[in-house]
Amino acid sequence: MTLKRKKVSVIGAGFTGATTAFLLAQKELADVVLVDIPQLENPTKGKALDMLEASPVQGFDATITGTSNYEDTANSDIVVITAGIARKPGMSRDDLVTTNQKIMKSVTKEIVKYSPECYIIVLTNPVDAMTYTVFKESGFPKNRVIGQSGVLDTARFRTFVAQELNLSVKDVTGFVLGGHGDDMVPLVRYSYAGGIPLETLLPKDRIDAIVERTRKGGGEIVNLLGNGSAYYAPAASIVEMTEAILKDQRRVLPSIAYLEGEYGYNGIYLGVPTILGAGGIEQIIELELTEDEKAGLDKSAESVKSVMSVLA
Ligand SMILES: NC(=O)C1=CN([C@@H]2O[C@H](COP(=O)(O)OP(=O)(O)OC[C@H]3O[C@@H](n4cnc5c(N)ncnc54)[C@H](O)[C@@H]3O)[C@@H](O)[C@H]2O)C=CC1
Ligand SMILES: O=C([O-])CC(=O)C(=O)O
Repeated sequence: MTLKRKKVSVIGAGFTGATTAFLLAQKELADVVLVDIPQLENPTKGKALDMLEASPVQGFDATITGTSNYEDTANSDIVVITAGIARKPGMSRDDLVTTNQKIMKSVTKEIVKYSPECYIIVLTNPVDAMTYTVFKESGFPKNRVIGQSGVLDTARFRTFVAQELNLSVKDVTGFVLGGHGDDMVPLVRYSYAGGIPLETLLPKDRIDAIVERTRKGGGEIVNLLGNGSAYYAPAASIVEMTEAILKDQRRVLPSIAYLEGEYGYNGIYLGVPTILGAGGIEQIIELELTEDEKAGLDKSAESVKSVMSVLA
């Protein structure tokens, strides 16, 4: 019997792509192929080789290949898209739409050509609209085209709650829904520390401050970095989603999913709770929302639709 290792290709070898590749290999989740544009082929090969040379020290068995040739991505189980431009201070994620849509279209063609059966996870911003673009361009079924925002946004929320309560992050859960913008909807009612509802542990003004900081979490890092956006927590979030699919874990994680009637929306990609397993998005979970929560989600969905309206 020959057991074959899984293969994950990461398109875009910048900050998020390289960090994702390294984490995937360190966790021995798959052999990794890191792809960037031909002009950056040598630096991409160099990053991949550098990571590979960490493997004896860290003790992981996984190959990491740098390339600009999509033939090397053939038969990937999962392809992660991080290619494109990132924002700088003073910009919104939506300012990236025109440039990144073109990049999504071109990379998706190559992905589909060489890995027609793969699952695609999109990170590139504005991620809700970019996931929609990849879905349309790929012609893949909706369960195989997934966007990442909610795992990251929820991780930020959990970090801030754990800091505030001086508790382990492991015991703090939460759920951030909606588009990956300042209108995202952290669902406080579904947030717990050690199973205890957050609303009984913190006063409303502290919770409100955490919700606001979560909404602006990406911008906080952009302003601190000065010349790019977050990559450690985004990469960790991609890896959690990838692992759920590769290991058929059926994790309950927020994903950007294509909605056909769920939560009252049709024909858009939006962050919602999902079950992630070997079938990609195996189910969308419809939570009961209060009027206020639904109004928040409606506002967020409107923001996503307005970005989608400029898609070519
Ligand atoms: N959804 C989310 O939660 C998050 C999304 N992002 C987004 O991810 C994207 C990437 O961010 P970073 O890695 O920090 O940017 P980066 O600038 O460090 O890397 C982007 C890479 O994409 C490459 N690229 C550009 N066009 C390409 C093409 N046609 N084919 C292959 N590679 C191509 C560039 O050469 C560059 O190496 C940005 O759009 C950013 O806004 C970043 C963090 C979180
Ligand atoms: O803020 C950005 O531009 C990058 C991103 O999506 C995040 O870190 O949440």
